[in-house]
This record gives sequence, C-alpha cells and structure tokens, in this order.
Amino acid sequence: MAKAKVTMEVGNDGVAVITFVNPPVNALAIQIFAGLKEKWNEAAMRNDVKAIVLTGYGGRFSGGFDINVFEKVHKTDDVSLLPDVSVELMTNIMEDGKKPAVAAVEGLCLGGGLELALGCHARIAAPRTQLGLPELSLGVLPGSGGTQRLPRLIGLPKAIDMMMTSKPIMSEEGEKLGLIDAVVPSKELLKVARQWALDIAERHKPWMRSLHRTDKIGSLSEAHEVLKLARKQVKQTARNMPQHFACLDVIEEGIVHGGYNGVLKEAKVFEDLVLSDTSRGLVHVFFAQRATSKVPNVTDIGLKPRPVKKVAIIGGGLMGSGIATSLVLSNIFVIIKEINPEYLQKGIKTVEANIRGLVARKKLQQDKANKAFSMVKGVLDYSEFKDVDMVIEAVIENVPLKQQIFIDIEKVCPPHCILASNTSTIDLNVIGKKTSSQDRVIGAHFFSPAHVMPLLEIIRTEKTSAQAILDLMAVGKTIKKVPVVVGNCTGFAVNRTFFPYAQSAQFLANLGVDVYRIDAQIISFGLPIGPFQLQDLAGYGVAIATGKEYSSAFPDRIFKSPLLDLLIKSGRNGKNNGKGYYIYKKGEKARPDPSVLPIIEESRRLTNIMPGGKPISITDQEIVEMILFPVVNEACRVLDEGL
Ligand SMILES: C[C@H](O)CC(=O)SCCNC(=O)CCNC(=O)[C@H](O)C(C)(C)COP(=O)(O)OP(=O)(O)OC[C@H]1O[C@@H](n2cnc3c(N)ncnc32)[C@H](O)[C@@H]1OP(=O)(O)O
Repeated sequence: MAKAKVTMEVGNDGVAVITFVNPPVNALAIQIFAGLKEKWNEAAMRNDVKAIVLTGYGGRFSGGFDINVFEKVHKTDDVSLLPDVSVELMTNIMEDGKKPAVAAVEGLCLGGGLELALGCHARIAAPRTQLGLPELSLGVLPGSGGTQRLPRLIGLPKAIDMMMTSKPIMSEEGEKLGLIDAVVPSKELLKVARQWALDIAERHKPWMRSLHRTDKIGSLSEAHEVLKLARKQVKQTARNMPQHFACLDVIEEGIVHGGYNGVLKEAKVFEDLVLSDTSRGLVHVFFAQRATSKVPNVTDIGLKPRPVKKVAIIGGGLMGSGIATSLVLSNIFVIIKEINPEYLQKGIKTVEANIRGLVARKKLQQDKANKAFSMVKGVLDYSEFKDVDMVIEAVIENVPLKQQIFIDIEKVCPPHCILASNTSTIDLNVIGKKTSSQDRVIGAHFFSPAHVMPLLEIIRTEKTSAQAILDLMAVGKTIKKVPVVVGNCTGFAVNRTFFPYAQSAQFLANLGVDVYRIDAQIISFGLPIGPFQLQDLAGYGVAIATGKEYSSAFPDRIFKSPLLDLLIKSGRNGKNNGKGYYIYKKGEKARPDPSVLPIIEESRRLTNIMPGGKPISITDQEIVEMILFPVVNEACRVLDEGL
C-alpha cells in the first residue's frame, strides 16, 4: 500500500488540484490532515492559484476518518491522538478561506470524507457516488462539522435520517436534495470541477459557505418538532445507543445557537463518545468483520474462487426458500428440489413472496424482482443436478436423511460441485461420513430469515479443502452476507455460543422470575427480542431437538426444564399456531398470554429449584447478567478450543 500523502498540482488555468492518496479507500489518516493543511495554505499563498479542487486518488474520494486511530484511542484512552481539524482546517482554512474550493467526489464519500466536501464551496460528483455520514454505526458522531453542515444543505429531516440510519445515498439523490451541485460523467469530473471553482472565483457562480446557511432549516419551532419526532423514534430503535441522542443534541445546539457553536459542541461530544463502551464495541466489530475475510491457509495461498453460477437447494422450507431468495437476488441460478409437488409449490411461492416483500418495502425494483423470479426453478428429482456448482441441503435435522442425501448428490453432481449442508447443529463429519468426497463437504449455515440476516457461518471439517472454503466465502460475499469460517462442533460457533442463552432464561423462569420481565430486560439491554419470544418464533420443536444435541455434547452444563414439553402438551407451539408465551394475531403486536402462567407454575413445581419454594428476588441488572454471562463464557470456550 502506498504511503498516505497529499499532492497538489497547479494548472495553467490557475486551479490547484489537491489530491489525497491513501488506498484502498483513501482513509483520512493523521498525515493526510497534516498534508491537506500544508497544501491548502500553500495554495492560499500562491499568486498563480485562483481556486482549489479537492479530490481523492483512484476513483474513490474517501471512506472517512482513519478508524485505526479510534482503535489506538481505545487502547490508550488518549483522545489527544485525534486530530483537531474541525475548526482550524475545515472551518477557518477551508470554508472561510480566501480562495473558493470545489470537491470532486467519486465512488465513496463517507464520514470525514463527506465532511471535507461539505467544507468546500460546491460539490461535483460522478454518477452513483455513495454519500453518507455512517459515524453513528461506529459509536461516535460526525466530528468534522457534519452534524451542522449537512442539515444546512439538505434540510433537517433528511439529514437526521442519514445520520441516524448511517445509510448512504447516491449522488443522483444528493443532487436532487441540494447536497451535490452537479452529477457529471466520471471522465469529466475534474474538468467540470475546475471550471466550477473558477466560476466561483469570478463570481459567476455563488460562493456558498454551508455553515452560514439557514434557508433549509426552517423555523425554530419546526426544527424542534423534527427533533422531537427523531428522539421518539430513537427511543424505539436505538434506545441504548448514546451516540444517537448525543447527535440530536449537537444538531439542536447548532439550530438554537448557530452553526459555529454547533461545531464546537460537536468536537467536544465527539471526544466523549470515542471513549464510550459503545464505540469500543462497534469499532471492534468493524475490524472483526473485515478480519473474517482473511483465513490462514485459505485466502493467503494464491487460490482463486471458482465461479458458482448454478446452485441446487434441497428442501424448500423456510430456510431453503430464504437461501434461494438470497442467491437469485444476486443473479445465481437456483433449482429447488422437494419431495412432492405440494411442498415444491409452497417453496417457490415463499421465494416469490420474499421477493415481493422486498419490492413492497421499496428495497428492490420491480425489474430486478422479475429477473430474480426467472432465476428459480423447482424440481422433484436429481435430473438437473449434473451441472450444478454447489448443493445446499436444507432439510430437517435428521441424520440418516441427510446422510442419504449426501450419498445421492455425490453420485449425481459433477466432481467439482461443493456439497454443503445448512444444518445448525449436526456434526458435518457425520453428515458426509458415507461419501468419499469429504474434501467437498462443508457447512453453509444461514440464519432465519435467510434472505435478510447477514451472517453466513461456514463450517469446515479437517478434511474440507481450502478451495471449497474459498468458493463458499466468495458466494457469501456475492450474496452480500458476512461469511465467517469456523470449526466443526455441536452447534458450531454461533448456536454453540448461544445455547446457554435459552438455558439461563429457562433456569430463571423456574426460579420464579416472570418470563415477560426477563424478555423486557433483555430488550432493554439492546437485543431485538427476549429469549421467550425468540422460542415462540423459532418453534418449540427446534428448541427440543437442538436441546437434545447439547445435552449429549455438554452434559456437565445443561439445565433440563420440562416447560417446553408442558407447553406442547397444552397445545401451544409458539408463533406457528398463534399460541405461546405470547398471543399472536395477524396484523397485531404479540402480547403476553396470562393463560400460560399456570403451565409455568407447573414447571416450577416439577423442577423444584426455588429456594424454600419461593420465587427468588433478583434485580434487573442481575437478570441480564444471568442470561448473558453464560453466553460470554461459552464464547470463551469456543475460542479456547480453536473453533
Ligand atoms: C471525524 C469523522 O466524522 C469520523 C469518521 O469519519 S469515522 C469513519 C466513517 N466512515 C465509515 O464508517 C466507513 C467505514 N468503511 C466502510 O464502510 C467500508 O470499508 C467502505 C464502504 C468504505 C468500503 O467497503 P469495501 O469496498 O467493501 O471494502 P472494505 O473491505 O470494507 O475495506 C477495505 C479496507 O479498507 C479499510 N477501511 C475502510 N474504511 C476505513 C476507514 N474509514 N479507516 C480505516 N480503514 C478503513 C478496511 O478496514 C479494509 O482494510 P483491510 O483490507 O486491511 O481489511
């Protein structure tokens, strides 16, 4: 990787083009800011420079501030490692400087990158450039004036939405909103930006300082209403996220006391947030997610992923149809095999419903949906398996059935075909035992709903070849999942880590703690639903089947509760039949079902673990710890065993 640097070239037209160079995403490292300051000051001083164009090297403007610096701050607790650029560089030198500056943005323009562009006096973009302020997803807020300048350019509601969701928009939308002054073909980007900068210098175009604008913000009372609504939404969607509330406070400061005061408060709050536990956690997640794409002896031995164009899914149930949906949405041809026309029809209909759901939620355009519909085909036998590149078996968790399927597919598929199973618990060596192709046997564990959840757990055995692992990782990336390669054990890494979660919840319920209180505390801690509602959603059959696997694999740390059996006996099966710990009615929110309480009482009577026969007294904090600490312990075991 080239060393981070900033270059400047002054043309005969009197425009200085300042370029920052730090591939692959031109992250704004400390030396980039130092270089920018130096070059900007030089351009300001030189008589032959009339205007400035700011751009990024290699077709990507910038992926934002260098996140490695956050990591260093987290290790040292030393916030002085953060560059102090918001006021001095971006406001005083750039925005209030004596020469006009135009940002020429392309590819990526995120975080601090967009903030640099906002500090310029106009922005020209190439088509489909991503523009966004994703800082909240790292536990911080935009720290270089973004909280102040973005609302002033595009209005409060849209600016708040972009910051709260951390989702980028495209330059075409940016142009409509007033964030971008013109979208031009990539090859004309610099030419147009240069001319634009000269036009500003000669007063043919307005010299706009974003921080001084007020025209898009509306009246104070309107702004208060927008902020009130935003706070209400955050309470529902991110109630434990300090950065969301802090960001709204900082925006409000600028609305009430002016942009400059907003920038000052922003810088102060930014430092506080960098040191928060939330930021430490989310920055860890950022690097950890990327580290998953580097697997020793797989991604570093010069192998190239082979193309996977056609995939067969065996079983068109909830998982199979969800996986099929993911694949066809990424232009991979899918055949779904079922055992009878009725099941097959149901599977195909589920794929169609999944795709239609995305269109209805405006996440997919109709023409792309039509293309996806055309990529899936249902079959009842193996005759179309002769040219598939991968099979993903997604039938019920039944060892003999899976073994037979693997014997069959080994016979009918081409020799390069990857033989994958979507099992969530069963040992892959057992599944592939009766084949002689164990180097091609691999786990492809998706999470329900498979077309929505990003995680793809890839399970390797000692015999799985590096090529098969690499191919599945590449498919995972193509279908926009986060593929994580793990070792083979009961429950693999994810469910193995989480089995104590349901166990502890059952343990507490049998100790007399109210199940709805437990769910509420876990939600309040930040999980989307609690353990009992999760059981309702997954169905009790799954919990009982997997529970048996864990009992035999880890007998020394199992709590056996009769509650699920009692629930099933009383005709309950969770969301499936509308009756579980909660009542489920179409179109209504799930609500607690008081008639379940005698069944829980019966379970308590049978387990008889309440001290003195009375419910234990426990604080809310202890509930969270009793449920999640065992999960942390199990995660440590998973790491310790090298899985
Ligand atoms: C003061 C400011 O307000 C504060 C900030 O700006 S905070 C930073 C805000 N920016 C962000 O959150 C963007 C983070 N980056 C991303 O979302 C994505 O990397 C991206 C959309 C830019 C590119 O995605 P993609 O092309 O898939 O590449 P991806 O694999 O993620 O990244 C490529 C490499 O660049 C690194 N990288 C990406 N953005 C980075 C950043 N802002 N800082 C440091 N490294 C970064 C990645 O770690 C990865 O490194 P690796 O190859 O060694 O693993």
